[in-house]
Amino acid sequence: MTTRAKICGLTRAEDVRDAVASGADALGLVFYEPSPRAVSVEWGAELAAEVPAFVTLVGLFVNPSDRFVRTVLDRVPLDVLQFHGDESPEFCNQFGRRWIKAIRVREFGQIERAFTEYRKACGLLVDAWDPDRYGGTGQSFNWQLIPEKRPMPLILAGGLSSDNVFRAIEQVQPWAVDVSGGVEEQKGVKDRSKMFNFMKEVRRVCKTD
Ligand SMILES: O=C(O)c1ccccc1N[C@@H]1O[C@H](COP(=O)(O)O)[C@@H](O)[C@H]1O
Repeated sequence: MTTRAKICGLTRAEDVRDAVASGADALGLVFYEPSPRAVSVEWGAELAAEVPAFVTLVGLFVNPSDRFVRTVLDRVPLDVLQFHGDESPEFCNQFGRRWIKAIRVREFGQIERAFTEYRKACGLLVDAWDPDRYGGTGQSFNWQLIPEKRPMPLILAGGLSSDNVFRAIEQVQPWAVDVSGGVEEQKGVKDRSKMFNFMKEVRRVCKTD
């Protein structure tokens, strides 16, 4: 089966173009001020203008106000919202837009519970737990915590790079993978060859299936 891939945390127009050229299915813009990858609403609109047809644009939020999400949606043509904080299902569901819920995994049973709680999501993203940060930590987690039975698409994130994504896909068999830090030369600045190598590895698994 083809595994989709999202490259997240893009902040420069050239990185958006390189991510598209690498074959990424989806691109992520971070609308979360404390992140080194955060973009303003205005800049997000500029970057969105670089995204061609059939590439999904995702907006990442962490505990935003509903007003902020609406402000972004007025200006930036996001296809999917990614909620990476402690948002309730009701909060995520109010924008008339498809959405992904991200959870930070640290114990057995957590993912199963999230499948039930966030059943209206179009995907569940599983990331590493960190006591101080909501995500984008570059850390991976114990993939054994991921159940085989999944009622919705599962997106694997957390510390992925071209070094481990082949193994990750083979072991977890996710619907999609999501990467940020593993394809950067420094925080917020993507590295063209790392993005290409990452996508090459993702496609390599698909060929061996
Ligand atoms: O990228 C960030 O700075 C960020 C901040 C807050 C929440 C999530 C964030 N990024 C997302 O985290 C995962 C894993 O990232 P990494 O590959 O381990 O660096 C991914 O979904 C990012 O989009």
